[in-house]
Amino acid sequence: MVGNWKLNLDHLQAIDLVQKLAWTLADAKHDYDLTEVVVAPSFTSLRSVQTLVDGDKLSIRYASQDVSSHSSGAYTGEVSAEQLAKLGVSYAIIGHSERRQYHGEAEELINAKVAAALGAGIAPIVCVGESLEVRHAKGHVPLTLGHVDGALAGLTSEQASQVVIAYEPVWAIGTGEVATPEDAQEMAEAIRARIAETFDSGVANGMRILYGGSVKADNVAAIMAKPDVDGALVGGASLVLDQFSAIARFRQL
Ligand SMILES: O=C[C@H](O)COP(=O)(O)O
Repeated sequence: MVGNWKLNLDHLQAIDLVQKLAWTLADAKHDYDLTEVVVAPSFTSLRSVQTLVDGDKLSIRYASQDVSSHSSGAYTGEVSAEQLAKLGVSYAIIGHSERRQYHGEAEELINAKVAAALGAGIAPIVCVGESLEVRHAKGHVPLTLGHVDGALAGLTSEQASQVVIAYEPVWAIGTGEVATPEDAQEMAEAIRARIAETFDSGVANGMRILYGGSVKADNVAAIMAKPDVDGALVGGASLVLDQFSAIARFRQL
């Protein structure tokens, strides 16, 4: 279960939320081996979150919301995978629809970011999914699979087995519109089949495929009941302690 905080919370608010999340999950005797819990704060909060997680030996993991495709050099404003790995970052969200929409990110760059993350030992969480227009035109399957092909181009099976894919239909992000569990299953199944075709069934079966788009405590269990959906990438609800801790404990809901 990944909480993408997007552009919210300063570093003090970030450590407050992680601390409270850890306490709440400890009270509930959360089994982190069964359900991994990841938060993705702003870059400015990662060092503070690292200090808290290390100091208190928390099992919560943390992700960056983006990563540079470059390792070092004259790239003002960029943050490299190596710098993130030094901060104990486990995952990097790559190719989120908001980066595609507002920063013009497309397949070639996304593919380079995936390679950069893997090179530093960070697991990419690759976001794929269609707009409402594409969904209405029934082009969602080829478009989403095109995102998958583009992001994973040139990877070995071993590298691909480190990747997490998040299916996020753009029309369901922050809108309150949730794709039905059947919509999520349809795409997760299609993504897994494409991975089996491109790599092999071992990679496909082991791959974690998340659904994202208006996931809340009251709809997470139905989505997670689908066989090909392994987790959720949660935006708005991940900023609300009661919501995200309940989502992490979806098995008990
Ligand atoms: O990364 C998270 C997604 O964009 C979903 O956001 P949301 O849960 O606010 O719809």
